[in-house]
Amino acid sequence: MLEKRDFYINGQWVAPSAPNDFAVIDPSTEEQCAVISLGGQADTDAAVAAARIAFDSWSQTTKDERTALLKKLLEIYNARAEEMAQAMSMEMGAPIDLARAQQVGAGSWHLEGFLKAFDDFSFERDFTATEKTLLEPVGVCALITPWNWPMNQIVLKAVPAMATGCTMVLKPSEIAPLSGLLFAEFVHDAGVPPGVFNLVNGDGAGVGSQLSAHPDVDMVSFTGSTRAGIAISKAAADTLKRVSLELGGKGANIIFEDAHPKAAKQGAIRCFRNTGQSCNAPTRMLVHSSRYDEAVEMAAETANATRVGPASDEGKHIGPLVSKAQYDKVQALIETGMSEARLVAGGLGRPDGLNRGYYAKPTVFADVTNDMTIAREEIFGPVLSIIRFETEEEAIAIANDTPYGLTNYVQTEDDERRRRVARRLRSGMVETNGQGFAQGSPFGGYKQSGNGREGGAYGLEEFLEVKAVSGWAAE
Ligand SMILES: NC(=O)c1ccc[n+]([C@@H]2O[C@H](COP(=O)([O-])OP(=O)(O)OC[C@H]3O[C@@H](n4cnc5c(N)ncnc54)[C@H](O)[C@@H]3O)[C@@H](O)[C@H]2O)c1
Repeated sequence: MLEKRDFYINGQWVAPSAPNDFAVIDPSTEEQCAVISLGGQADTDAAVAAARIAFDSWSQTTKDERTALLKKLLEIYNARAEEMAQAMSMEMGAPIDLARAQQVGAGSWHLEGFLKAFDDFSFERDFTATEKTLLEPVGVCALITPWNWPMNQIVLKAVPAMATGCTMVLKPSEIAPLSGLLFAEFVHDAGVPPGVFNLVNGDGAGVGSQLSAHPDVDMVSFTGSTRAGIAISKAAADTLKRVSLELGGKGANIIFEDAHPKAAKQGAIRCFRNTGQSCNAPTRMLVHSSRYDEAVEMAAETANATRVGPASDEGKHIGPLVSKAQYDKVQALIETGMSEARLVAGGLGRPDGLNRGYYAKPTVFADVTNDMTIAREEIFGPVLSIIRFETEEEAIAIANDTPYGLTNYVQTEDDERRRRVARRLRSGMVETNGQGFAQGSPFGGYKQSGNGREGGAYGLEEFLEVKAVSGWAAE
């Protein structure tokens, strides 16, 4: 079992101020795989103080100096990719091939994307012939991240914070903390100066709340549930710190009559990816009545053909849910779904042959209406809800009838309709016809899916203040 009790503060691994062990559970086996510590106020204060002291000099470093360190970080990240894949696979149950290609891959993809955007980024812009606009680092940032795409989230925050000259305290999810600890080693080995990057493990009620309310923290960048996003915003209000939020979602995938023949299959696969534990999962499949029966059948077949198994197995199966709490929540929502809608695949309990580990059955509900609990709540498991529609207007109305607004999906061969519908969907992202987003594309939500944008140039701007200076040049 791994012993990872120390925190990374001011360039050193330090013991917590008071012992407070926390077990990390491997969701594939339900066995403890590591022990970490949950920090307290003294640890939070020490990390924030280190970041505050380091800010003076780090914020004055040049773009070239910071670029060189980030390139070094990318080199180390790539060289130690396998260790990172193993850590994430064990802590949150991503099957090892998915962990290598997508969980680790997302980190390097975003790091490269930031380096490209940073190359073109100007921190001093001419406003008029005599007036300059300066973009300056916001200060000490608290980075609070979830367990579902651990490295994706950490890179999307720590890298732009470093690039823009901010200093930071990262609090990774206590449920999946091993990848964050490894990332801290990479940052250290890249030669990032002491105090620029600090890591304190802890839970939401402890270190999470302490960082959110801390008078010496200038900004909180948070990814996680809408519930925690609201709590953080309230805790941050007394000090009026900037709060950037990436929260939950309940994405609609609109399949029109002229969609690709395999659109329902692709949609179901996408919903089940990462065991449904993605904020941008297309969990509501809206299908035109002319394709409805075929889509229900195809989605059910896809669910039945989706293999579920341990994260350490190679292959394209899906892994367990991350924790007992998540398993219980998903089971309860499947039970609710069975009382509301028509179950066409999956259902309660573990898949056959698996009696230990937090495995859920890939599940499909048909005849769902948008007022049902399973259409409104973010389930965060491999559960798909299929809703019938007749007209384009109706599809748009259903898609937008949710408190969330992260990613929606449109499937149609009609170019005009694709653009028209994309414009009317109230979400930060609209993916059409399975076309993936480009590197550095802005990631973020409308409504209760948050207010931040991550990745590329938009992601750099999140960490900057804007200063207007008159008389920069003589008239
Ligand atoms: N929009 C996005 O970019 C995005 C990406 C990934 C995950 N998510 C969302 O994350 C959620 C799943 O992650 P989770 O279960 O880890 O979420 P969570 O909100 O429970 O926890 C996320 C992080 O916040 C911390 N936290 C919890 N309560 C807190 C509080 N009151 N104050 C400060 N910190 C607190 C946790 O310790 C953890 O580090 C889902 O709702 C998912 O949609 C969103």
